[in-house]
Amino acid sequence: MNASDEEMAPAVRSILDAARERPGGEERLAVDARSLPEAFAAAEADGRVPVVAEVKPTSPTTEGTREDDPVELAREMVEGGAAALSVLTEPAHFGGSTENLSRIRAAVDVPVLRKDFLVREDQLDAVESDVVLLIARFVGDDLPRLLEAAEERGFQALVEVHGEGELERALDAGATLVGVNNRDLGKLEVDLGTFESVVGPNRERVPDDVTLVAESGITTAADARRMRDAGADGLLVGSAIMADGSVRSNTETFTRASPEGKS
Ligand SMILES: O=P(O)(O)OC[C@@H](O)[C@@H](O)c1c[nH]c2ccccc12
Repeated sequence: MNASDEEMAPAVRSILDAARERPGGEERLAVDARSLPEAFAAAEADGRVPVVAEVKPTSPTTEGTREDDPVELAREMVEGGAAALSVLTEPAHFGGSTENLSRIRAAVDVPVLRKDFLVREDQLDAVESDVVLLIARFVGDDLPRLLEAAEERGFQALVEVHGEGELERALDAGATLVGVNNRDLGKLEVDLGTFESVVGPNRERVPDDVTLVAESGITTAADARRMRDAGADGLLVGSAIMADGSVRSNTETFTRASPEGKS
């Protein structure tokens, strides 16, 4: 399925190998999902930048592990104005778990994205969430089938893309939530110009009812404004929120990143 495996950073290849081995769920799930677009609209109406704050204890590109109780971190993110949460469930490389996700989803009322590397339909059934992630590069030609399988179960699916070709494939498959990852999974390098260059020339092609999320590498309020100016409906922020200090005030840096000139 993946002719491009050899172009990936070793860490990413190891993540993908582990993902292919990961078991699925026993039974087909039927979820009653909280709407991500509605949560974004509610944040906007309240004067907040729509932010998906990510509970990511560690990652291949961060040093150390944040040991705090994930449920406590999640609550602080919501207090900081996060419109939604993203929770890593990948155990080996990100310190996540499906239990973390279930506990967090029970403790908050915002939509929760399951951040994992799903490659097979039965893996959708491992745990309930509101949104699942489908990474265009990893699922390849299975994207339309997995998108349909996710929606049949009641999930919303965030389709992650990194280039114009993948954006086109996501839209052709009928994705209504599209994330543009500023981190190149080949090299693990971040470039905020990615969102601009993928979305910019294609603004006309993206239907109004598609929600665009800028993912990765957003570390300052200025970065947040830059992504909003480039057309991001929402921002997915992990490391900068999980960094040292108060997760609540780290989250506020982004939810309060109003356009220049306004307070
Ligand atoms: O920590 P950052 O740079 O703010 O990035 C968050 C998020 O975009 C990143 O964790 C991510 C984007 N796509 C993924 C796929 C799997 C795991 C993690 C990710």
